[in-house]
Amino acid sequence: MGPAGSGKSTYCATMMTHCQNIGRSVHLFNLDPAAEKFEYNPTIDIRDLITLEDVMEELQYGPNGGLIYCLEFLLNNMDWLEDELGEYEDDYLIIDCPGQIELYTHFPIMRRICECLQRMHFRICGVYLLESQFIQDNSKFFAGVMSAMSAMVSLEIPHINVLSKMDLLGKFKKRELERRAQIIVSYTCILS
Ligand SMILES: Nc1nc2c(ncn2[C@@H]2O[C@H](COP(=O)(O)OP(=O)(O)OP(=O)(O)O)[C@@H](O)[C@H]2O)c(=O)[nH]1
Repeated sequence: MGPAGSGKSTYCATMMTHCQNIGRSVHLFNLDPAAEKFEYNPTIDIRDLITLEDVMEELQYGPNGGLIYCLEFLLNNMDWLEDELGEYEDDYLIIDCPGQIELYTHFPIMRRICECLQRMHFRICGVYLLESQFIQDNSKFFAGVMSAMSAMVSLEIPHINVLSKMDLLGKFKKRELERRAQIIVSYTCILS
């Protein structure tokens, strides 16, 4: 999870490579009906069920309303997902989620998808990506921390925050960020 462009697909691809290197049986599940390309082809893909492009064209929805429609459509067709997941119930799944933050913080959609997966006996862990460059600015730092916490509280699953794009920071900025990261950890611990 994480805002648009925070590095979710890159993180998923890196984790796929890592898991394959250490011999884990792992698959990519694309949950973004608007996704265009992937480094690894997804084994399970919501676009096989519904695409944002079709919804926008046929129902005249905008991109945000269209995305909500697609995920609600998935929730109403969970037997499709159950069939798709059937073969992989003993494997690791990495789920690449859409970047619209309101899906985690405002609407119960992602929570309901998590609950469905839990009913299928999957054990879920949320990974929330925050772009390290964004949180150097005070207001963006608090906005990022709050959105990560909001996702954690609303999904009620084990939650890990990851700062992405650290390679773009210089030495001084990295040190400053470490100090701020401590604050994120403290807030997260207080709330959990
Ligand atoms: N330098 C650097 N660039 C990165 C890193 N992770 C991702 N990027 C770049 O950031 C851009 C966005 O990365 P994505 O992985 O597509 O981000 P995303 O969160 O999946 O984006 P959406 O699907 O649009 O929400 C791409 O150009 C990546 O190459 C990183 O760790 N370092």
